[in-house]
Amino acid sequence: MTAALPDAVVPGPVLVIGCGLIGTSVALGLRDLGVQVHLRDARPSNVELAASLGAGTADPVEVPALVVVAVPPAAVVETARAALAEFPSAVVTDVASVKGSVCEALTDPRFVGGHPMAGKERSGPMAASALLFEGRAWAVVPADGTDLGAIALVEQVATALGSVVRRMDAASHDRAVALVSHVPHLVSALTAGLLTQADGDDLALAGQGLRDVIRIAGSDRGLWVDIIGSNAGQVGAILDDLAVRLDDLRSAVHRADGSVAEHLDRGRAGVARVPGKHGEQPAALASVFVSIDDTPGELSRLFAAIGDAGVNIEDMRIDHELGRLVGVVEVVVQAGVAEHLHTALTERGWAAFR
Ligand SMILES: NC(=O)C1=CN([C@@H]2O[C@H](COP(=O)(O)OP(=O)(O)OC[C@H]3O[C@@H](n4cnc5c(N)ncnc54)[C@H](O)[C@@H]3O)[C@@H](O)[C@H]2O)C=CC1
Ligand SMILES: O=C(O)C(=O)Cc1ccc(O)cc1
Repeated sequence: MTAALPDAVVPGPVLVIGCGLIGTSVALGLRDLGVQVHLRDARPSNVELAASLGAGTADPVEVPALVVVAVPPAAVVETARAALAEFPSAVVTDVASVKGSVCEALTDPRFVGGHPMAGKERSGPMAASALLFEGRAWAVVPADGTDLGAIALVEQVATALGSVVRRMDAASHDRAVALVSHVPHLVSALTAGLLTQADGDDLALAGQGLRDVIRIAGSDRGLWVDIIGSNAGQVGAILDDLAVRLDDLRSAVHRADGSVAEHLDRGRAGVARVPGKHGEQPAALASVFVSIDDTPGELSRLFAAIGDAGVNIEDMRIDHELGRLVGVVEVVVQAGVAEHLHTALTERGWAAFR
């Protein structure tokens, strides 16, 4: 039996083509909003998996209001073009990480380029989540001749999925994502690549800082070869700049005269410029660290204690100590309540420290 869905806040039916991480996440989010969703994928097993997760139906759709093309970047133009022809009244949008080549090739007024700035280092429907887009930017990239109703529908869907819409042109988008996504990805991969030379014992010292830097390096190789290849001009220009800075940093380290501080200061200034969720300036946050036994139920006890203390968790990370059944939970909270949380947890018997 299918659970009753709430009244839809966006018109359907919606056809999602490409039931991987992003397509299935869009589908799950739309289903939660009561939208009728149909699924299609070159791999029937991915449609089956997505449907079994509750993302929609594999049944064919006759007249979709919207088609969301969520296939790898290299397949977007062909897939969107075919969808525009097959469904002559539908708005068609995509989610590809690079927009220049896509928007140049697809000049139909019913096509609106899109790119949710949310994802994971895992691919496929099993990694999908209805909440993936919550609080994330969603770039909407119309062209001069794009139908205004089509733009409004795509922005309505992105907003309904919890995203904050950023309307921009394709060139600005590709320049921006080269800086905030594509080059950081390559730097993460380079850093992670260094670890292949490491002695196993050295890696036993790895902590959360390393994991933060290398997480995205675990992403799908094929997808990223595609993304970097599609945005090679913008990515290459930033790498040229980075190469000069790396050379300068290298000299500073060899001189050991303290001038490495200039690079560290510039890094701190860059961190401070990144907005928080919903595009606000970053709130002043602080961490409280709590040592926990790595046993079932321990985390939920900790969350309950934080709730009892009346504190909202902004973010959290768990750092397991290798070879020991304990872990350290970093609880990130508004700076103004960190001391209160520290005291409250200590009073309740937790090993908390700042
Ligand atoms: N992975 C991420 O974190 C993000 C990815 N994107 C973009 O989303 C799109 C999809 O990426 P993911 O969901 O991560 O990939 P994925 O590998 O999880 O899913 C892609 C799906 O498309 C299917 N597919 C491939 N070629 C097809 C074709 N010609 N027709 C129909 N289905 C086809 C595959 O079978 C697979 O199910 C890409 O364009 C990517 O640039 C956007 C934001 C974040
Ligand atoms: O995993 C993460 O944190 C990401 O930032 C994922 C991501 C990958 C590709 C995109 O085009 C947008 C976002």
